[in-house]
This record gives sequence, structure tokens and C-alpha cells, in this order.
Amino acid sequence: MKHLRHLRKYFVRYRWRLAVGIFFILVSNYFGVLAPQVTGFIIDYVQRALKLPGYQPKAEAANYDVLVQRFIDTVEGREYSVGTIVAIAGVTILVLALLRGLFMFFMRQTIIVMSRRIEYDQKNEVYAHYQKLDAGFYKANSVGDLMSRMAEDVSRVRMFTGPAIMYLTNLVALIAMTVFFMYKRSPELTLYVLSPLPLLAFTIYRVNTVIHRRSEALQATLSAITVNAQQSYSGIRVIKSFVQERAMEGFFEANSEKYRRDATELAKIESLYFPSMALFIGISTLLTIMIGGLQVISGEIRLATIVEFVIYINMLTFPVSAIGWTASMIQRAAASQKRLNEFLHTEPLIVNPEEAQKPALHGAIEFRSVSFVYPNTGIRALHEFSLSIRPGEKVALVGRTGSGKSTVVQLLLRLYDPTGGEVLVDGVPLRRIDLAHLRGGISYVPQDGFLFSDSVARNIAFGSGTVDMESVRSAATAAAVHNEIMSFPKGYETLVGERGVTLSGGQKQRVSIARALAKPSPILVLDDSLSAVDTRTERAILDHIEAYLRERTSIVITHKVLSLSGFDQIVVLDEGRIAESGTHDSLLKQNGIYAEMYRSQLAQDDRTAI
Ligand SMILES: Nc1ncnc2c1ncn2[C@@H]1O[C@H](COP(=O)(O)OP(=O)(O)OP(=O)(O)O)[C@@H](O)[C@H]1O
Repeated sequence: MKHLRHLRKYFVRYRWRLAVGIFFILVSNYFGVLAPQVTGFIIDYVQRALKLPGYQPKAEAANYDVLVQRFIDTVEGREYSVGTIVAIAGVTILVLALLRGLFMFFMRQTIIVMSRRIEYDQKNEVYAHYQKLDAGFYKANSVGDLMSRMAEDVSRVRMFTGPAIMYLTNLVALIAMTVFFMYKRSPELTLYVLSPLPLLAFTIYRVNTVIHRRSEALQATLSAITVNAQQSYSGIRVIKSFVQERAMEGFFEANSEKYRRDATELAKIESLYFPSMALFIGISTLLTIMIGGLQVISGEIRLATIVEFVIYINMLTFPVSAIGWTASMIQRAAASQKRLNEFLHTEPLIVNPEEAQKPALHGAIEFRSVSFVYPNTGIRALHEFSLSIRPGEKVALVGRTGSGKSTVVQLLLRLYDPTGGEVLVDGVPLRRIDLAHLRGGISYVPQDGFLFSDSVARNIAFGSGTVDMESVRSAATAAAVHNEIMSFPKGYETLVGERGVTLSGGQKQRVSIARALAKPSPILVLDDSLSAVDTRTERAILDHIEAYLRERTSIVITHKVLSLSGFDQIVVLDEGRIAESGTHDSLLKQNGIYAEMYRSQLAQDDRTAI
């Protein structure tokens, strides 16, 4: 329950709405508890007026509520016939029911609407916090988990801030009011009637605990089925090509079978819930009639009192039966809020520095003896890495897979902070530069060339804020993808991604290069962004974007060394250390790793040319 304390700020924010909602609950219940009294009065009145047997004039004082008493005084003060008074009482009961319903409507309008607002605020809070968290956090948590916290957990918390609070307040108000009026009428009968309640509460609690446990198990099985199905759809091409449909069906069937079993178990225990409720309510009614009947015979109470009590007990049936699921709503909300709090209390490792600087960026980059160990795996990706790049230089990072090339770029973007040494841009350490200013100054093309499910134009203009078609087109032309875009059904307005056109790996990479080129910035980073094109196309693209590269400092990570002759510096990484560095010619002369890579790729290129 302590986890739900996090919601206090929302209740404070919406305190007036909550207060008005609680007021409506009180008013609607007040009208609710008046109706049995009017019924009681009318039975009393008819017995008295028609001198029916069993009327106890000396029985307990009527003790009506002020409003009901005023109604009685008014109708009895006039010379109405019995029939008219009965009719007036009937209409009054109807009006009371309408008033009760009206205030219930207001109650829902305030409390449920408040819960929707809290849900909206909370989703925004979670989303905004996700955006602040660092790359390490995203490595450590699965996308599915992040999504389910944002959707499912926030919805479960809403069931607490809305329905649970509403039903609970309603229950407390109704019990307080009915018990008050019952007690005023006959304290002794009230005690008898309410005596099964502790047993009822205990049974509800026990049954509910089991229901809660079983529905949690059911939920977990459902998640497993969802993950199973999601993986099957995403990996459908692999499944089909490896002819593994049967095996996947087998997994699905096993999970579904477990779900069926769990659901049946849950249904069994749930089917106990309402009968046991009905049993206790039945016992209460029985006690009222039996003990009340005896008291009527002995002249202690009036017949009308029994009728009033029976109506009160029936009014309590629904709110009391709601105790179980209200309690489980609260338990679930507390568990969900706990999960949300785990993320909300996670502090991003990369934060904007206090007194952040915004130096004019020209593109000078320096790595000073930088070492880096990935926090989640403990892998040492860089050792004492030093590199100095002047503004406007073209630098290539090459090396075997896993040698640390992408890590260099991640440190430059400050997705991680180095564990040793320092990275500087234009002489200022990254830790002192405003994060948005730094990242705004770097155009980055990631390895996987991620594109959003949106039009090609908006994907290319992503980093520039507005879609300026001229710069979009010239960036796409430079990235050698303009002609292909024009051949798509709707040109630049063609949708890409899940529901749109499926781009080839090479097209995706070139669109994401265009996106980086369209963003005006002094530093350009291509992280193995041309891996899906052949060496000649890579050379052609690098020539095409030459005009863009000339204006910026560029870092190009590549496995293809054939296209690197025009680069100012080529750095060869090996197991996180610089193995060689220099220009294309000087590295060939050194006759080391680079020369070896060059020769083998040249031979391969010759073979494909033949
Ligand atoms: N997010 C990460 N968490 C943990 N370890 C990582 C992470 N990213 C990379 N590594 C590890 O760090 C080392 C360097 O990886 P890095 O991605 O920098 O190499 P790379 O030279 O870019 O490789 P490739 O050419 O295959 O992209 C590898 O051993 C890799 O397994």
C-alpha cells in the first residue's frame, strides 16, 4: 500500500474534484436511505388508517429522518384519502430513486473523470521519465516491459483512483447511514441482523485472496501467450524458412492449455463468491423476519420496521459484494504502482550538468585516454583510447567486429560517460556541455538505421523540426536514394515501416543517412551505415555526400577499407585499443592490419568484378 503514496500529488492536484465527488456520494446515499423509511411510514399508515390486525400503536417511536418527518407532517396535515397518501408516497419513493440516480451520475462524472485525468497525467509522467533515462537503462530493460508498465500498470492504478475509491467511499457511506437509521429504529434487531457480517467479511477476504492469487497466475500465463504470439509474428520469416510452424504451434498450445486450466480454476472459486454472499444476506434477512416477527408479536416493534430492515439489507448487498473486487483492485494497483515506482525512481546516469555550457560548436573532437566498461556486462570496450580530430576532418574508424568502434561514437554522443579519461568537443569536456546542445550538434546515423512508421519526407526531416521539402530532396539526392523514393507509389509521402512500404536494408540505410544530412550540424557520424551496400555504391555515396562532409567533421565507421583513400585519418581499432592510425597511404606502407584488410578486400572485389 505504501507504493500508492506516490499518487498523493495527484489527489492534491484534483482535491476539489475529489471532495465534490465524495459529497455527491454522500448525497446519493442519503436519498437512498430515505426510501425505506417512506415505505415503512406507508405500511404503518395503512395499518393504522384501516385498523388492520397486528398494528402496535405503543411500539417504538417512529424516529424518522427530518426530511421524511416533514413529508409525513405535510401529508397527514391535509385531509387526503388513504389512497391519495399511498399514491403520494409512491411518487415520493420514485423521486427519491431519481435523485439518488442523478447524484450517482454526478458522482461518476467527478470521480471517474478525475481518475482519467490522473491516468493521463501519469502516462505523461512515465513517458517523460522514460525519455530522460540513459542508454544503459534501455539495454537492461525489454521494450515489452516498458510498454506494459506504461499501458497496463497505469490502467490498473486508474482502477484504484477511480472505481475503487468510488465503491469504497460509497460502501462506507451506505453502511454508516443504514446502520445509523437501523440502530435508531431498533438497536437490538440491528445487532442480530448485522451479526453475520464479520463472518461474511472474513469469507469475502479469504475467497478474494485466492481469487487474487489465481488471477495473477492467469495474468502471467496470458503475458507468456502474448510474448509467444508477438515473437511468432515478428519472426514469421525465420519460422517459415526453418519450417518451425508446428513447433511454434506446440509452444502456443502448451501455454493456451495452461491458460485454460488456470481460467477454469479461477471460474470455480469465483462461482463460490456470489452464492456465499447470497447465503449471508439470506441469513440476515431470515434473522430480521424471525426475530423481528417475534418482536412484533410481543409488541416491541412495528411491522413496518421489519420491512425497512429487509430493504436496508438488500441495499447493502451490492456494495458489500463489491468489497472483494475493490480490495483486489487496490492490491493490483499497489503492485502496479510498485512497478511504476521502480522506473520512476530510477535516476538517469547521464544528466544535464548544472551550469551547462553551450559553446559554439566547430567540430574539434578529442578523446583523452578514454577507457570504457559497459555497466551491465562488465565488458571493457575501450582501453586508453586517444584521438584528436580537427574541425572539418574526415576520420574513418575500422577494425574487427566487437573492437569498440560503435562505443567511441556512443561516448561522443554522451549516451554513456567514460569510466576513465575524458571526451572534449571544441576544448570543453562533454560533462560540462548542455546535453541537447551537444546532441543537436551531431548528426548520427545508427547501425540499424531505424525509421519511424511515417512518410519518407517526415523521416528525413525528423531532426529539423519542420519539413522543408527542398532540403529533404537535396539530402535524399546526396544519399543516393532520391530516385528510388520517386519510384515509390506516393514519392516522399509514401509511408514506411510496419504498415507502409518495406524498404530494403540498403534503402533504409540511405534514408537514415539523408535524415542525418538534412540536420544542420557541425559533426556527422556514420556508424557502419553503408554495410548493406556494396563497396562501389559506398564509394559513390561517399563521393555524393562529399559536399556535406567538407563542411563538417565526419567520423565514418566502416568495414570496407577500399573507399577510404580520401580520409584525413584512419584509425584501426583492435580489442578496444588503437592498433594503427594514419592516412590510407601511410597505413598501406606500415603493412599491418589495415594493409592486410585492404589486400583481402581488393582481391574479393576483383573476384566479384569478374
Ligand atoms: N550496450 C552494450 N552493453 C554491453 N556490452 C556491449 C554493448 N555494446 C557493445 N558491447 C560490447 O562492447 C564491445 C565493443 O562493442 P562495439 O559495438 O563498440 O564494437 P564494434 O567495433 O562497433 O563492433 P561491430 O563492428 O560489430 O559493430 C563488444 O565486446 C560488445 O559485445
